[in-house]
Amino acid sequence: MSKSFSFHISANDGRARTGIVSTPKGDIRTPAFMPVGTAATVKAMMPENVRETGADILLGNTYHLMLRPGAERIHNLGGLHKFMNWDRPILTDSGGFQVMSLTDLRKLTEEGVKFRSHIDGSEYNLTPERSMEIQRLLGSDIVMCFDECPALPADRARINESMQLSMRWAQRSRDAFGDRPGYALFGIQQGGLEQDFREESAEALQKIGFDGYAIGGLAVGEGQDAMFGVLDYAPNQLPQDKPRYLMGVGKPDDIVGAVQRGVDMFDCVLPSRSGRTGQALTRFGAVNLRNARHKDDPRPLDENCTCPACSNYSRAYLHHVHKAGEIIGSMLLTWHNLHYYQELMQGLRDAIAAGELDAFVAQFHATRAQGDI
Ligand SMILES: CNc1nc2c(CCc3ccc(C(F)(F)F)cc3)c3[nH]c(N)nc(=O)c3cc2[nH]1
Ligand SMILES: [Zn+2]
Repeated sequence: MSKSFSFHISANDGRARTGIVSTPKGDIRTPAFMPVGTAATVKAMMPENVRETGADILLGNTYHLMLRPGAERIHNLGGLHKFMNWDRPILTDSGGFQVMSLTDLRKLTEEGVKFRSHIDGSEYNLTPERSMEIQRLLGSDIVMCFDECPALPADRARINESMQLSMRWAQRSRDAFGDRPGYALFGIQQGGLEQDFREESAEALQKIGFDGYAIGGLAVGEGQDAMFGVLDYAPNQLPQDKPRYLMGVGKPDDIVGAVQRGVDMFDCVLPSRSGRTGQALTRFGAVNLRNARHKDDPRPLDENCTCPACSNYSRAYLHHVHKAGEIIGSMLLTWHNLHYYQELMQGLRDAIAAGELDAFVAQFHATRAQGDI
C-alpha cells in the first residue's frame, strides 16, 4: 500500500496492459473487475466473501447513498468503508448517470440536475460541486467527475452539446475536488459513437488533468459491434500512463474484447443481478439454473470451479432453491458469478504478463463455443 495514488504497468501485449493501481487503501490489480455495491452492499454477499472471490475494489453509488441513508449520515458514522465493513479501495460514481436512468421527474440545466427521489419524492439538486462533496463525505478513494451520459441513439448535435456540457462539468468537478493527496479524481470521456467528439473530449480532459480516465457514454444499448468500434480508437485517445475505466462493461466477452483494446478497469451489475435471477456465468457461457433440465442433475455447475456453489452443491440443488425462491440461491450464484469474473480477470492478467493474450482469447471463445454440457 502507498500513501499516494499511482499506476504502474508491468507488461504489455499488443494494446493490452497489466499492472497495479496503488492507493492508500490497497492495490488494484489490472485489468480489474469492480463488483457493484450500489447501496453499500454487494447484494447477497458479505464483504469478506466478496474479497474471497478476488475483488480488490468495490463500487458505491452517490445517487443511492445520498437519498438513503444520506451522505452526511454515513460521514458521521465514520464513512462508507467503516459503514459497509470494506477496508479496501472504493470507487463511487458521480450520480448523474443514475439520476438520468432512474428518475423521470428531472430537470437538466447548466447548473446540474434537479430531480425527485424515487424513494420518497423529495426534491434534490445534484451539481458537480455537490457530487464532489458527497463523494468526499462517503470517503471514496476514486471519485468520478459529474457528467451527462446521453441516451443513444442521438443525433450529432445532441451528442456534441452533451459532451461540451460534461467537459464544463469536468472542470467544475476538478475545481471542487481540490487537492486531496491519496484520493483520485477520474475524468469521463463522452462523445457517443463520434470519433471527432471523443477526440475533443479526450483533449479537454487532459488539459484539465486527471488521475485516471473513464470511457463513458457506452454500454447504453449501442451493441457490442458499435462499442468495439469506439474502443478501436478511444483508449488510445487517452493518456497511456493512466488507468482507463470502461463504465458499465460488461458481459465476459465484452470485457475480453475491451482488454484487448487497452482498457484496464470494468464494472457491471451482470454477475450479481443475473445471480439473483438464477443465471450462472461460466466458461461455457450462461446457464439458466431455473431450466427444468437441471432438476435431477447431480453434477456441479462447473466441476473445474473452486467456488462454494460448485464445490458443495449440485445443479439439482441450485435449480430447487431458485425455483423455491430461497435466499441461498442468490448467495450461491452471486458468489459463483463474481468468482468466475475474478478468475477471468486473473487469466487475462496472467496471459498479458506472459505475452499470450491471443492464445488465451482463442481458448476463451473455443470453450464457449462448446456450449454447456
Ligand atoms: C451499464 N452501462 C453503463 N453504465 C454506465 C455508468 C454507470 C456505471 C456505474 C457506476 C457505479 C455503480 C454503482 F451502483 F455501483 F454505484 C453502478 C454503475 C456511467 N456512469 C457515468 N458517470 N458516466 C457514464 O457515461 C456511464 C456510462 C455507463 N454505461
Ligand atoms: Zn463456481
